[in-house]
Amino acid sequence: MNKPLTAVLSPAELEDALRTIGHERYHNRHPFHHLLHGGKLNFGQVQAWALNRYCYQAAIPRKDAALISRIHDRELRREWVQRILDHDGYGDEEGGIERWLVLTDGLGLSRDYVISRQGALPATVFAVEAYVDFVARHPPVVAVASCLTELFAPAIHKERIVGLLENYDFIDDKVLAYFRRRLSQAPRDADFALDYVKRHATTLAEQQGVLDALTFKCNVLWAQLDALYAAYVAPGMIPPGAFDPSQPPC
Ligand SMILES: O=C(O)c1cc(C(=O)O)c2c(n1)C(=O)C(=O)c1cc(C(=O)O)[nH]c1-2
Repeated sequence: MNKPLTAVLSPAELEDALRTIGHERYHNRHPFHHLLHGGKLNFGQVQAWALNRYCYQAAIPRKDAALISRIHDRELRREWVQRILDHDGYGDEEGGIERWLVLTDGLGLSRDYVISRQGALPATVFAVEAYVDFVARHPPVVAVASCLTELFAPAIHKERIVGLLENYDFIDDKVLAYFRRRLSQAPRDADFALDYVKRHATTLAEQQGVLDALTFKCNVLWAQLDALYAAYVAPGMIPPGAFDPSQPPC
């Protein structure tokens, strides 16, 4: 975790400290992402990434619902509920989870198999459920801060769109709709959350809590990629029951 704070930070100093954590720990630095974006993975490895990442997508609206259940401020709930709608969809808006399934469809994975999470790595499930649990157990300002990894997401989404399109003949623009949509949603969400955290984390304990929340969240993302790397790159240790590209279930 982070070094203990010794004095209360100004809002600008708090933002700097948060950005430093992201700079040092965000998963854009992970070797698995370098392989993915650089075109160094094969079809089965990209399938494994999309299949496991579905678990993260599916957990996001659940963690946002958990957060909303802790919020007494009606204005904040009104703002936050948009995130659930963005992922689950509403009316004619299909939502982010559906757009993610368009990606896994394009990679030849059956929807039932993806949604069942049966082929997910154990560590993926542990990591994403730890995120839901973290948000359910911490005070709202700390829970809000855990989404601040999104400050750094637009850059990685842009890199991913370009990298996947350029490097893999099995990827086309249609299956990347998820990331294109996030290019406008993530900055809106991250700016709101950053402003909220800067205004509401005013004590030493609250500021320590939000810094630790961002570190925790970077670890949630990093651990998922460590697990993918160990199972599908090296040493290639696929856990029992997890998706095996050499024996596709569908
Ligand atoms: O592709 C990525 O690297 C990435 C990272 C993150 C993130 O930083 O947590 C999110 C997303 N994508 C994303 O698409 C998304 O909807 C999202 C929601 C959240 C959150 O914590 O509420 N993070 C992320």
